[in-house]
Amino acid sequence: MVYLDYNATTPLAPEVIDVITESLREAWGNPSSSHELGCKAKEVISLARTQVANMIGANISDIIFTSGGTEGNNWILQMAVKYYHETFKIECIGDTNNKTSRPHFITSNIEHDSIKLVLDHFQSEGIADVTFVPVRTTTGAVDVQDILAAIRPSTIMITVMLANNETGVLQPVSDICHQVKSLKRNIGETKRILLHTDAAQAIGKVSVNVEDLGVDYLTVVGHKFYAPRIGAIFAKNPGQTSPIYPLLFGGGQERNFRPGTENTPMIAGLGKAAQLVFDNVGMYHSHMLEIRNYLELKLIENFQDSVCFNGKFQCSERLPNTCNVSFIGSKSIKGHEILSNVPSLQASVGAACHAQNRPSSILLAIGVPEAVAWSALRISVGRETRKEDIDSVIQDLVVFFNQRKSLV
Ligand SMILES: O=C(O)CC[SeH]
Repeated sequence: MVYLDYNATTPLAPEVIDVITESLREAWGNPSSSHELGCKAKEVISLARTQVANMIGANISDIIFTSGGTEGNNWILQMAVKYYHETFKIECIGDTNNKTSRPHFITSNIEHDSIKLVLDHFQSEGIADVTFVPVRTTTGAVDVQDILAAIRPSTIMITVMLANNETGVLQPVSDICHQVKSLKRNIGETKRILLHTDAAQAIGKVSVNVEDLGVDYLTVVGHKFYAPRIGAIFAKNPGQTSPIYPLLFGGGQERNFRPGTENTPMIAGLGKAAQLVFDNVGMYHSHMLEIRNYLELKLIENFQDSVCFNGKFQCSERLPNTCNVSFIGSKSIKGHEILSNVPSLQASVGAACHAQNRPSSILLAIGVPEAVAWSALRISVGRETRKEDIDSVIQDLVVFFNQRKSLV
């Protein structure tokens, strides 16, 4: 069996397991307790916060631990709604349907569901207006000018993922942020447009630096970079530069921003994984790029024009580990049928959290024809993937398709 679904989730790095185990044994005290065991737990958390901050070029105080990406994304979007109502009072005299009484969000049409469905909910509940800017089918990415053109007087947040989980295409988040920050806002318009990116798929594969990006918020998702299933948000100078409003209320942990007795061992694991990324992301990038490119070379060598790659654009950058490929040579073969018949290939047809028996909405969004999207596989390699693994999978795919040909 060859695991090639690292965009869905990654195993814990051995060093991460060791740190978690040690923390379970030695740092089980309540971090809020003032005795030795509590202090030990607090130290572990403090180190992890530093490691996560260093990984993304943030200040230690900008990092707030969460349960994962979904919580982080939901929280950040909710904060923008609250910030709007706290700071942008519109006199809607008598007209309760006045659009400017609601905040406006701008995002792409290829976001993860923990962004998309929250904004859908805001829209259907009348909480906010949303513009889903379609990505360009020539790049697989949103165009900065299209994002800027969608800005309204009531725009309160722009959120665009840093890299797409199915195509791997990197999005122009830095350009968006720097251009938005240079805009002059007028009277009757929101004074500030908050900027967020979901960095789930990018961290650990490419270099991620919050200052280079220019974001106010960023979502960190541990289980995409060999950490446990826990996460964090970056909020720039929370409560001062970036608004921060708690979603939860309780015992005061995380400076009251995100209360709840801390999950010390998982936080320790997140920190260690962040340290590994900080130390090695260049090496990880090079290795995954070599293996992914080898995979695509072997697919072409063995299947020629019976395969086509989705999300591979001359003018767009892709994550180094992601390959989205459609098998167009065989009549009406579906991606999930390939996976069912080639059990050695542990990959997916798209996001793990999406149904696997339908064409990917992401591929359709970037202009892939439905028939081609039906036969797509999302293959994502990892730090340990070797060329021998690729050779083994290619061989199994060749056997499957040869057998299928003989049956037709
Ligand atoms: O499989 C993916 O792309 C994300 C699942 Se959270």
